Amino acid sequence: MARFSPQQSRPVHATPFLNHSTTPSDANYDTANPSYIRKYLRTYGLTPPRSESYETQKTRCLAQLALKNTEIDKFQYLSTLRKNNVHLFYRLITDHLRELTPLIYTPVVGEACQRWSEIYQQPEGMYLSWEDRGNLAAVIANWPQPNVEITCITDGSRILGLGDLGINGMGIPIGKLALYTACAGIRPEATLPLTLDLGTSNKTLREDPLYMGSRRDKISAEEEREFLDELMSALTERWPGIVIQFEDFKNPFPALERYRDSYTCFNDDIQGTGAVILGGVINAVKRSGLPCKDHRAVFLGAGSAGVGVAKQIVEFFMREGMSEEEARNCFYLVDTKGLVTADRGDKLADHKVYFARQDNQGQQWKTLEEVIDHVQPTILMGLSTLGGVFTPEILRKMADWNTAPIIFPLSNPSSKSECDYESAVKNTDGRCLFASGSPFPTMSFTNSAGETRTYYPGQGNNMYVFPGIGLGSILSKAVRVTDSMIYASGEALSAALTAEEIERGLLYPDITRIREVSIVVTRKVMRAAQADGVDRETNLRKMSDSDLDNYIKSRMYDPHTEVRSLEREVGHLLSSLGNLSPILNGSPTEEKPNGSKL
Ligand SMILES: NC(=O)C1=CN([C@@H]2O[C@H](COP(=O)(O)OP(=O)(O)OC[C@H]3O[C@@H](n4cnc5c(N)ncnc54)[C@H](O)[C@@H]3O)[C@@H](O)[C@H]2O)C=CC1
Ligand SMILES: CC(=O)C(=O)O
Ligand SMILES: [Mg+2]
Repeated sequence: MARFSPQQSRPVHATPFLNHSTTPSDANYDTANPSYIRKYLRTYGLTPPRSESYETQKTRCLAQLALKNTEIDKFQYLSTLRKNNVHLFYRLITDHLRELTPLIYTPVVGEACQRWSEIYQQPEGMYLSWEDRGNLAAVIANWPQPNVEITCITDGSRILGLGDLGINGMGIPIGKLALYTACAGIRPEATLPLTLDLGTSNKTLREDPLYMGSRRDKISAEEEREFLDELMSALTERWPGIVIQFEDFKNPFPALERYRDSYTCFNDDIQGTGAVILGGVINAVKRSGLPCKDHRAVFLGAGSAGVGVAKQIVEFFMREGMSEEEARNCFYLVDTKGLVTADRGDKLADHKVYFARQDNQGQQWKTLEEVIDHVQPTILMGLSTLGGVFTPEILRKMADWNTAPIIFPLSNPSSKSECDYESAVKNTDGRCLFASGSPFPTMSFTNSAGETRTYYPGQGNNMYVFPGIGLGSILSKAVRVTDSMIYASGEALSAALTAEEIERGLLYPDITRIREVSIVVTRKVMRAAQADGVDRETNLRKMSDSDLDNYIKSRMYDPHTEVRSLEREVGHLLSSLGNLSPILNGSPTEEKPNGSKL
């Protein structure tokens, strides 16, 4: 197979070891680089003369972003920024997580995926086709970054709640990995977005002249297994310690079962979602005032996320003293055919069998309304892809039955959310304990007692845990991702709330604190790996928690210190060569971080 290197089409970097870019981003052209760095990199003269402070760069970027009229324009702007100046991109994202995360992740990434083949501009990840089978290792060898630590793989067959988008799903691995970097400091060049082109069941896409994937129907489950077997082995052959995250597969259970004991892998939709909702539910149950045994949970959606979440909460209830049978009996899962029961008459998919009700005495409940009237739940979860299905009437019933109803419409993007925050607050008189998959704005509301206050929605999105699961697995060099590591991530998240956040009624930490929360999640994941004996970095076992936190922090990429560390790196190199003077002859137009001249 011909070897193709995307780098060949770009200016050659003077010093490959200083190439901190994620393919194919050009950090070497950062306008913050002082002139001696530019001279060293031989980029001097290729960017405008002034060496800028971050404040200046940020002002320009935010002004340019404000000029964009649509969310897709903003998404495109940020993608281009990441390509042109990866460190600046991450400086902006980490400083403006609340405002910018929705533009690079849910909800805007949903529209970007729907229109991927229309808005495509540049390579940002790897595409592997069914036709490449037998040669996957050779194609993977083309990835220009030598030290990949983590990959996020999708086959695009269930992108958020938007259905099968084929290779247009690439926005998801790119967006998720951007959050690994922004939220947990995994170096950008150590991430590999990977999209499998295994056909699509989406006829409209197959007939779209702009669609950039194969125009074949989806391959069979058996063919997919054959392909994934080769892929897993090719990935680990090139990068033996790689952490592999599966994302947005239509039926991800078989792959998880097949690979979980032999590779360092996890499924974000089953396990990451399970853990993040566990974190929110632990806090919501505490806040509800009811013991676990008195909760009844109706789940609309019995797919990967629904079952993944329900299983984590069963585990929580058991750790709180219930038997497995008692815990499982608190759950009522609903799919397209109604309440999942053992005698419903259809063949249940394997992953639903565990939750199939046996106590229905032949009776079946076909609709969500029927099920909730029957169960009168304390907890209502939406993982169904059905926007708006938690109607005002259903929400009012939840408020009638409960002092503090737990209502989590978790489907993404926002258009698929089972209800919005405003509706949940208004129809429960402000009493709901709420989290949604995509962000909603805070709101002011006056309840029936005449009290006006600000209400803060929670964002129950796996973005709160997958960065820490990934970083914890990388740093502990875990051979597997165990159930305890997953549970630990959710439990750590629940404990990460500050007193002030609890006071504000939050179920999840403020998103602006996500990097510090990721350190704690990472530590707990590493401790669980150590307890399970799956860590290969065994010298970390001896460290105290605070030393381990410091170690984790020291290993996290910080885009704000990148230019400084580059300066140090080049400074050391040049002083050891003894030829600093000609190169350190800086330009007179340099600007220090505070704006003063150098
Ligand atoms: N908040 C978060 O962090 C996450 C949210 N999700 C969201 O959860 C949703 C579901 O994801 P998966 O479980 O992976 O998908 P899935 O396709 O495995 O499951 C969807 C489930 O919804 C049910 N469903 C669909 N239409 C229905 C209808 N008309 N009536 C009743 N049930 C219906 C299906 O029967 C199935 O059980 C997606 O929108 C996804 O974006 C998924 C992962 C993480
Ligand atoms: C957040 C996520 O993983 C999903 O909606 O699929
Ligand atoms: Mg997902």
